Amino acid sequence: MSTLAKAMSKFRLAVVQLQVGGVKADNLSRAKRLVKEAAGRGGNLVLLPECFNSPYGTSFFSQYAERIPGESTELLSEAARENQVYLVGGSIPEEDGGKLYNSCIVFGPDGKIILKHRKIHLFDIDVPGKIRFQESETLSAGDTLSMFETPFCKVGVGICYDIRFAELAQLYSRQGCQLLVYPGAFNMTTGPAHWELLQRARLIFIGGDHETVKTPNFRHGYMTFDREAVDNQLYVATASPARDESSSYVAWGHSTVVNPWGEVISKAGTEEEVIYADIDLQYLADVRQQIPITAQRRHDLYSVTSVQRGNS
Ligand SMILES: O=C(O)CCC(=O)C(=O)O
Repeated sequence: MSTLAKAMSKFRLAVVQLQVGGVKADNLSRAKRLVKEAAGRGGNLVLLPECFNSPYGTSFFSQYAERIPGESTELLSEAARENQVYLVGGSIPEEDGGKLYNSCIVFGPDGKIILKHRKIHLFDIDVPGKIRFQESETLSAGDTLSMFETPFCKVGVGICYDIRFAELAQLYSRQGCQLLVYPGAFNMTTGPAHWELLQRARLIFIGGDHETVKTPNFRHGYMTFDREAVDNQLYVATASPARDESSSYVAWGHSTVVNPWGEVISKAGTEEEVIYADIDLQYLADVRQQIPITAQRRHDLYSVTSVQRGNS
């Protein structure tokens, strides 16, 4: 392995557990300050939480929504450029064509937008006596999977509820992602029950094989993935807002990073803080070699397919 490749096989992920309040300007300036702090402590890739510029709730989305580019993405672009980091900008309510989306924008170290992921699974749940939330009352769902390349590894992006859908992580894995990032905002009911569990579960996806899988893409018909990559175990990171007991939606907090062995390697408490994790791609390769499920898959017995919609 060349020195450069070796150097690239490790990088530092910084997860910002931001205190999000009702004043957008405060959320933005706090986010900018913490991205700087994260970079100053060696973060190469920085992750912000879901809805980092706005309180989380259907009654807030239209009030805080922005077009892209807009105030929040301009600020994130600057923060990425000034600090020379890859910045996964949590998510913001986005307005486009009369519709609202929950969108995550990713910036390169030059400040340019390299990706926009619109949450593809809207958070519509009803747990009697505990929590009812219907994002679809105000938001529309995105229709694309979202991955981006860095000099370190390929990264797959989902937003919060997206983490519950194993198929998404599976497809990311098949496309060669070694890190999955989920800006999120679980709550006081589903947080303790499922937040860490889902994150740890996401890394045991069955990865590359030698078939072709087609997945719906409402904008472009559907995407065809060539499953060349032999990826299984992954690093998975989640970023939550800090807990605020006085807000209408109380976030669980506990932003977390899990390694490919299923161990939690970094975890926040409930307050605002930045947590760090050193991502070691050699370790990831070792785990994949030790438990070689990719090569052991029984293609003769099962395969994963997706429902096809749109044009072929
Ligand atoms: O899946 C959950 O329990 C929480 C999801 C959520 O809060 C969200 O999608 O914003």
